[in-house]
Amino acid sequence: MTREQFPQNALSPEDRAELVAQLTACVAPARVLTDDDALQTWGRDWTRFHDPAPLAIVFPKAVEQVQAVVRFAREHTVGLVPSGGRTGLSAGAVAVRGEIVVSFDHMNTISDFNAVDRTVVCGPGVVTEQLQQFAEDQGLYYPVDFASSGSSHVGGNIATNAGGIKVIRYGMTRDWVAGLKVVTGTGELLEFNKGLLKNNTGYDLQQLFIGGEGTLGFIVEATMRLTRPPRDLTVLLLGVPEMDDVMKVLDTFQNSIDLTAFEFFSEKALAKVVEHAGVQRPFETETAFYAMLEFECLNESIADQAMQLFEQCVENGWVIDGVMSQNQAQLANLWRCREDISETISRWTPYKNDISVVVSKVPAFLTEIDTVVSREYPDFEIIWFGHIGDGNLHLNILKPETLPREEFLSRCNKVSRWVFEIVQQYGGSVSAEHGVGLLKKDYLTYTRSIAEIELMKGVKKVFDPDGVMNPGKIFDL
Ligand SMILES: O=C(O)CC[C@@H](O)C(=O)O
Ligand SMILES: [Zn+2]
Repeated sequence: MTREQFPQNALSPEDRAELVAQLTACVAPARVLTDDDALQTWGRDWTRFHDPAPLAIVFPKAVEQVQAVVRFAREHTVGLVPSGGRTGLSAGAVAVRGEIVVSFDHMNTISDFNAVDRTVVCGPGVVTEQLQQFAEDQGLYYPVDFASSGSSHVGGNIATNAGGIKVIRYGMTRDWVAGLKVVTGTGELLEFNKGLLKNNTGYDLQQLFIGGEGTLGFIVEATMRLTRPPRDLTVLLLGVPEMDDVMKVLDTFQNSIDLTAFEFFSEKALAKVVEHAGVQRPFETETAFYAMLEFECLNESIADQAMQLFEQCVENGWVIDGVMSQNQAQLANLWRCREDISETISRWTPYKNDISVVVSKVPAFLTEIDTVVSREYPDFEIIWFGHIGDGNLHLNILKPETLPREEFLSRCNKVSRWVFEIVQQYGGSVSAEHGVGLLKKDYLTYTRSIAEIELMKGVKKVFDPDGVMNPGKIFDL
């Protein structure tokens, strides 16, 4: 038995009860739950390939309580799993072996807005939409956005460096973090960067915690940047018969107009949201793929330019139909075609790949991967969509209803190796924005070298010498 294995689920019921009683006393007055419903709810994220088995769920309200939980975990050799909005897709917030789940649901206040610096301080449990709304109320904008922004937490977004649909213009969550307070695996509270725009004073430790998946420490406060809101956002949705041509459309528009989004999805993806989410088909013509662009339509001349570019794409045979939003309601409806895909297909327990390459390599990369998956999964439905303007593709394989979960998973895992060999050849990433968690850790070497992984393990030991912080995520020690 190694320290990393944290065998709390092997304890006798009496010993578990005793441990929970000690935990409750230690974190008081924070709430502690151990009923089965709570363990199942807070013990997992949106992934469905692991059975949650946490010891207990703790709801700290203050930094000192988070520190108390960490000290308790060290003393009793229990793992800790951080839990935000639980919308993760790589099992980064799943507790599978008797860990204590630390839920940030009660640390959700927004404070200290500074209009000059355009910064605001958030508890880790602030919901993304709450921050977006706060920014809007101040006449500003928080630009990191995705379908799960109504549930996901700022702390989780930072811990996974969440991306979403506006990365092409605004970057990832990392770009919006001005300062962080974290509790490390020793229980120490560290404060990074303090909102500074310029701070060249050695290693930028804050960056290690952004995308660190809670393996070095837990985020207990974040200072977030805001910006000016975009004006007159307009969406153009285009029917593109050939995948290769999607990138030609991107080139054509990007050279003339600053885009706030460039997304794509397949007809199979659209058909699902039309049938199951009640989304209206954008136009009659069905094409194998759709490109979705968004831009600020600040004046008539930008609108005219967009129309000219659209016609140019039609003349070149890349696009055969399209629609441009004329108002906010149409904009929102068109976005649903893209944003509703992930939730709609979740009923088929999809096996997810979230892969990326540099934008110039997307067409060749996509063709190679599609050849492999079409050959290997003749009996499975394959759904393509994603942030193609960032080189980030979401490849979802849907589980046939009657196929047992384990069998489906093992077939997908086998094919994943071939997919990831292609990712490696192209110098791509096996997880562009969803993180590694439990789901992708066996594939880390396709993107990160052995030397890098060893260095990451070394960094983990510095901040979390006993390995209590989100054990078994990203890599095993
Ligand atoms: O479900 C997926 O594979 C992707 C989810 C999310 O990253 C999206 O882009 O909609
Ligand atoms: Zn995505």
